[in-house]
Amino acid sequence: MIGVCVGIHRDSALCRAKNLGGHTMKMNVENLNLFYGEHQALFDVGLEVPEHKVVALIGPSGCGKSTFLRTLNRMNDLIDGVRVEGDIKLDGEDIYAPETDLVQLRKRVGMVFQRPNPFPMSIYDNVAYGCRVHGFKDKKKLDEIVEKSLRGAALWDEVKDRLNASAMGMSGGQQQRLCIARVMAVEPEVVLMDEPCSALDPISTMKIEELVTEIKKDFTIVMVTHNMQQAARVSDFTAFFLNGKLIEHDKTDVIFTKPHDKKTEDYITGRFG
Ligand SMILES: Nc1ncnc2c1ncn2[C@@H]1O[C@H](COP(=O)(O)OP(=O)(O)OP(=O)(O)O)[C@@H](O)[C@H]1O
Repeated sequence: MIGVCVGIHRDSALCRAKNLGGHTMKMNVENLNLFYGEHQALFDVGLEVPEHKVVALIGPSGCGKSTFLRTLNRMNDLIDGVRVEGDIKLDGEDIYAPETDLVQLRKRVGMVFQRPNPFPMSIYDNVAYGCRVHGFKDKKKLDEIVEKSLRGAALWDEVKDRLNASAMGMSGGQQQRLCIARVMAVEPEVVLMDEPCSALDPISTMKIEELVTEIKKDFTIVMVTHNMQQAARVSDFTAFFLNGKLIEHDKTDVIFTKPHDKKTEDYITGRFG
């Protein structure tokens, strides 16, 4: 459990992860086991997350995708009775080290949930929220951040004339893009997405998929999806989970055209799940 260096320092050259197979690894997970009380939900999972790529997590319901995703910014810590064993590194640093600052970690590794969860406040305040929490007060700078984030989330043109209107009056698809803008505003390095399109119509889904493809130049993305076509369309790498185990992890085209494991093939061809 000992990282390359202590604490979470964003730009430390010493802490940069190794460049493996032509990709710089943003996160490295090794020998990860997770228990909800007596129930083991993840078994010896090892996965590398390359920088500026999209990694899709697929697998049947209950196989541990969301549980795994939540280990990457320690969201499981909020659940009573959870025990985590193993190594998870961000830029080579152990995020489970006792001295890890969780607020700082979750700023660096942001999360977008299944259902859009805007705060009951204005569109502007939703996007500015995280910056204010982190002590940002300069109004002019905040205006710039809000505009940049809304543009980045492909929402600016739709909302620029009603920034002070309540976010609760937006469509579901707009709310989800707002939640993405809210995460982007604090400039995370990794964005975790837990089935971000499952509550959306096909057009909103397409917009989120385009957005994911666009923003990966700035962020590293790990996304849970039940939608196989979506994984094939937006991800560079795909990880297939079954019964809490990572069965296979490879380039997305390999997983979908010539998987190594029969269980992966059975799942992606719809034989189970
Ligand atoms: N808060 C919790 N407390 C206890 N057990 C949990 C909790 N969350 C998940 N589990 C259990 O852990 C296992 C993995 O669940 P998880 O939600 O991670 O799977 P999933 O692949 O994301 O499923 P889905 O696709 O249906 O969302 C399941 O057996 C589930 O019942």
